[in-house]
Amino acid sequence: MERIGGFFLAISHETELIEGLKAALDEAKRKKHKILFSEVVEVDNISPLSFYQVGREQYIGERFFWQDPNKDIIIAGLGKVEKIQVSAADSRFMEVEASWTALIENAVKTGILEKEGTGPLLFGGFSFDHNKSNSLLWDQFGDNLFYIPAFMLSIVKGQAYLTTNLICSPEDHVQLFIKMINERDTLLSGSVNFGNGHHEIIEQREIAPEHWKYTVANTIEEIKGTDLKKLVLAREMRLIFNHSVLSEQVLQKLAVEQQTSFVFSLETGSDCFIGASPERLIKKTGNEMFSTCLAGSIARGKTKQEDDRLGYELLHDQKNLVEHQYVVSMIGEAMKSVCSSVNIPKAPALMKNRHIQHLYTPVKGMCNRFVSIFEMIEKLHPTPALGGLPKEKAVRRIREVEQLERGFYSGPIGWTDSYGNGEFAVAIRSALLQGKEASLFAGCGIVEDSTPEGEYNETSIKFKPMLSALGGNLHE
Ligand SMILES: C=C(O[C@H]1C=CC=C(C(=O)O)[C@@H]1O)C(=O)O
Ligand SMILES: [Mg+2]
Repeated sequence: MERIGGFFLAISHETELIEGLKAALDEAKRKKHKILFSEVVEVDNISPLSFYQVGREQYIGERFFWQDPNKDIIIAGLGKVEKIQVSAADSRFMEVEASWTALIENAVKTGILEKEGTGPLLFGGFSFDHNKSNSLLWDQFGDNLFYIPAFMLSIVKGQAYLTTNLICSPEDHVQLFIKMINERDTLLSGSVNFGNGHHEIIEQREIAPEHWKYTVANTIEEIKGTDLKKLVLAREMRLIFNHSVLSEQVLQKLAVEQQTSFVFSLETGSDCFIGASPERLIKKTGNEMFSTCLAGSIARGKTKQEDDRLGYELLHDQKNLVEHQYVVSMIGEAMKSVCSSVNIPKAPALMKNRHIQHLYTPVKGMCNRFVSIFEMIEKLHPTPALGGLPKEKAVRRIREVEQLERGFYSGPIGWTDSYGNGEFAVAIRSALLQGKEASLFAGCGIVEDSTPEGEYNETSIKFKPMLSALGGNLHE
């Protein structure tokens, strides 16, 4: 057991906090609508995972976690002062942005300002395909789901910040402050206990692997005979446990084992979507933008020699190079449409993750005008690393032939702050946790030279990050 402590620093800012809150209440009364109030203070460095864990009792079902591979920004959010979930399916990216903009336009901010990843922040994601009818499996998520947390710990380049958010309505009173401080105090005096009651797997089952291979074989024929060039097909694995899985335990394992990936979780109700994705969709800081082309895969070797040989093989393999190049062309075009300069290396490099290596091309651009992160998501999603080529046809074929419900798997997941910075990853190497059950997802890019057996083996490797974090059998 460890005391979370260190937070009482925040209390010395109480006067400033009350002033800010009064300003927000006045504003709400004047404007006759709700106002978002947000305070940011520096705090002693503590572990965001401890913060997340301490919030279990009070905020389970309303927590999120984010860590980028560089550990430049780590965010843990607890509770929600506002949920954004829009119903206009075909314009969902722009609708989410509109709701977010309306909320932050009039926000009253106090304490530290303009710090990336702090203050009012929207965290959440979109499903892969808004046109696929939602199954029971994903009904808690819908086709988009975002939170503005009540309390948030951000570690930005090594410094910790605590953000406290509150929605003030015209009829609210400054008493609101007392409630908020009480909640924060309860939280900050909580004890960290990651729990010993570790879940164990009692059943591990691949869903319809033979049917999946059959679909891959048909898709290869379709690619050979039509204008379809590439199609990403996913499959599912189901796990059943003896106890409910605690998302903080899984996050902790992912953070240790998947150092080169984005580690994330998003809870809603009794469900948690969780994963460790090596693939960035888009990052925006100021007017710089970054995207990642990640497609083409091979196993890691057991020895350094074998690993180097496999890496060399991947870098020179025609099938994987073609699979990769489709992604580079598409992301390159999307970035060029809004950037004054775009930098794309001529040839892919290797990205080595714990269980797999990929062909990797980072893309960097300078925006030539104000472009929002949501506009970029709309342009990019789904890239041919998740959908296929041509884009619309690929999404339609996936909807028709894939047996599973992707839900948030392979969709954009991430955050944006009120200053226009943000980052979204593609939610692969992920699982949906539902009490004593979990659904894992893994897909791969089918091209003309694919084979059903080869792609089946590739997806088996892609299950490993989540399987390992959940204590599954890796068949090694
Ligand atoms: C769709 C997935 O991976 C994509 C990302 C990297 C490499 C891929 C590949 O080589 O097929 C996939 O396009 C997944 O992990 O579920
Ligand atoms: Mg592949």
